Amino acid sequence: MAGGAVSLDLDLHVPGRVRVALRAEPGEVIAVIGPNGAGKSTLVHALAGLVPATGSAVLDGTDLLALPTRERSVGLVFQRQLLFPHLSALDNVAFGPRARGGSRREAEQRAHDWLDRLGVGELSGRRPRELSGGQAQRVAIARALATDPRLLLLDEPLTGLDVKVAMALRIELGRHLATYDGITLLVTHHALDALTIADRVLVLDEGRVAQLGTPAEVAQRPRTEHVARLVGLNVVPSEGRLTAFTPDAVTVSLEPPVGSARLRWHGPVVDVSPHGDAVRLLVRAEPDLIADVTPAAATELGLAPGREVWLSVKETAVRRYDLAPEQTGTVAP
Ligand SMILES: Nc1ncnc2c1ncn2[C@@H]1O[C@H](COP(=O)(O)OP(=O)(O)OP(=O)(O)O)[C@@H](O)[C@H]1O
Repeated sequence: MAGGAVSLDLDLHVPGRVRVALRAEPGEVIAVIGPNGAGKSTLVHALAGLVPATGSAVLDGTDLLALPTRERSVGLVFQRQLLFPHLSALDNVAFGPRARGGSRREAEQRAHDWLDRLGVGELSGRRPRELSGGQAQRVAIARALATDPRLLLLDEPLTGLDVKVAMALRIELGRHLATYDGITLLVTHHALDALTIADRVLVLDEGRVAQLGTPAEVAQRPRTEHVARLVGLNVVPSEGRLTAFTPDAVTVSLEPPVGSARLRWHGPVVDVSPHGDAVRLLVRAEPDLIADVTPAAATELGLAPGREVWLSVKETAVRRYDLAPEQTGTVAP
C-alpha cells in the first residue's frame, strides 16, 4: 500500500485546452494556479483519466495516459466530489485501503485515523447525505489520502469551506504533504495555499505554462498580472521589463502628483475593502493597480467606488526585472 518515492515526467496535451511539460521530483507538491479557464482542472482531470489527452505522464516507469482510468494509482479530491452515497464516512475512507488488499480491520483503523486527523472522526458512522458540504469535503480528503496514492490530485480542496475550517485543513494538509513521498498537484485560487504548502508553483495562462518556480521566485518575480495580484503585488510592464511594487508603496491623491514622476496612473476606484489595518483599493488604470491606504486617508479622500484618483510610486520603491521567458518545463502549445 505504501507509495514509494516516484518522479513524474509529464508532457501532456489536451488540444485547445492545455499543454504542460514538467518533471516533478519525489515528494514534490506543485501548486497549479492561474485565471479562470487557464486549464488547471483540465490538467488534473486528464491525469485522472477523466479527459482524453495525448503525450505522456510517466509515473514510476508507467505511462498513466496509457492506462485505463481505474488502473491509475491516483488519489483525487475535486470540488463537488461525490462520496459513495450508500456507505458511511468510515466505509468511504476504508474503501481504498481495502481495495488495495488491506484487511478489514487495518482498513478501518486507517480510515479512523484519517477521519480523526481531518477533524471528522466523530462523524464516521454518518452517510454522506447526513454531512454538511464542508464535512463531506473533509471525508473526501481523508478518502484520497488514506489510499496513499503515488500521485495526489487536489482540485480546490479547500474551496467552499469556512475560513476557520479551511485554515485548520490547510495546516493538516501541509503537515501531511511535507512527509508524503508521492507527488501532489494542488489546484488552488489561494496564494496562501500555493505559497505555504507547495514546493513549486505552476502558473497556467490560456493553457500554457506561464511560470514554473519556487514560491519565493513566483512571489518575488511574478510573470503574469494574475499571479502578481494573487501574491499582492502590482506589476507593470514597461520597455520589455516588468516593474513590481507593493500596494503600500503607492501614493493616492485626487490631484495629479507634482513633480515629474513617470510612474503615475489615473483611473476610477472600482473596489474598496479592508486589508489588515489598511484599506485596499482596486483602481481601474492601465493596468489595474492595488493601493493600500490608511483608514484615515480613505475617509479624508472620500475613497469609494467611482472616485477618480491619481496613483504614483517612487522610483526607489520599485523592483525591475526582465520579461524574457526562462522557466524550466515551458512548452508552447
Ligand atoms: N468539457 C469541456 N469541453 C470543452 N472545453 C472545455 C471543457 N471544460 C473546460 N473547457 C475549456 O478548457 C479550457 C480550460 O478550462 P479549465 O476548466 O481546465 O480551466 P481552469 O483553469 O480549471 O478554470 P477555473 O479556475 O475556472 O476552474 C477553458 O477554455 C474551458 O472553456
